[in-house]
Amino acid sequence: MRQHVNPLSSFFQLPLELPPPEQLFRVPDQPIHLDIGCARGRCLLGLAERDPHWNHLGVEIRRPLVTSADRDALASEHGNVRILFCNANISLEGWMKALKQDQLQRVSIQFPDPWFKRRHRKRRVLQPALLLAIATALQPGRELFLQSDVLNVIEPMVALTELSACFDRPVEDQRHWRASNPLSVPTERERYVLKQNLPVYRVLYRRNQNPLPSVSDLEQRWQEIDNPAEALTT
Ligand SMILES: C[S@@+](CC[C@H](N)C(=O)[O-])C[C@H]1O[C@@H](n2cnc3c(N)ncnc32)[C@H](O)[C@@H]1O
Repeated sequence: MRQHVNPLSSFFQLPLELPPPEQLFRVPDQPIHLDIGCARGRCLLGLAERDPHWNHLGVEIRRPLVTSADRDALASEHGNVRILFCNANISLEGWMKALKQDQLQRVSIQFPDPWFKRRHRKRRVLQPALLLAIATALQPGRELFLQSDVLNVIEPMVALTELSACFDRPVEDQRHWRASNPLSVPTERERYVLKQNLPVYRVLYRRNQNPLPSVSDLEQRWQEIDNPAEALTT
């Protein structure tokens, strides 16, 4: 099994300035789908072909994957997909802040790395600051899609998202776990898991109108939760 990259190591803590949409996409004003931790980017490359009226940005911390994924992205027919190297926890907030209002319309985090141990909590990709940066960039009604095959990974993500009170499940889909993927192209990990007949846990959220808590407030409440599965049932 591949080694995970430690996002807390000093190299990955250096902020990178990600290019604005004008430098990434042929038609920069189209709505953007951001996929965080996209690996080889096959899901985004497929979505870009199917949805030419969207722009698709993948970010990934493993540089060798980015090199080949972005080569394919640059060769894509519609000029509407790019894969960039960065630590999502360090370099995305500034990029999202600089976007035009309502330009970012969908964010996905799919099968993030399984950092199980509590002492590795800070290495997990969905941290309070990143969640709130996403919530700041998304207008009411816009989507956040989370999926994983590991309950111990998805439950803390769901617990954190619900603790923020910035997102609701769609009225028409209040199920705890969605049966299907709302995106029309599965990720590499998703294909692998489904082939083994293993379960996939999926949640679709929409940004609501609630004001954002402060990062420190959410951090503090998040630290107090020992068992995210319990937090979900209370
Ligand atoms: C298990 S893989 C899943 C890849 C893909 N989403 C899929 O479903 O096939 C998780 C990916 O997230 C990336 N990742 C983890 N932490 C990250 C971070 N802080 N910033 C960007 N990418 C990250 C990892 O390098 C890895 O490629």
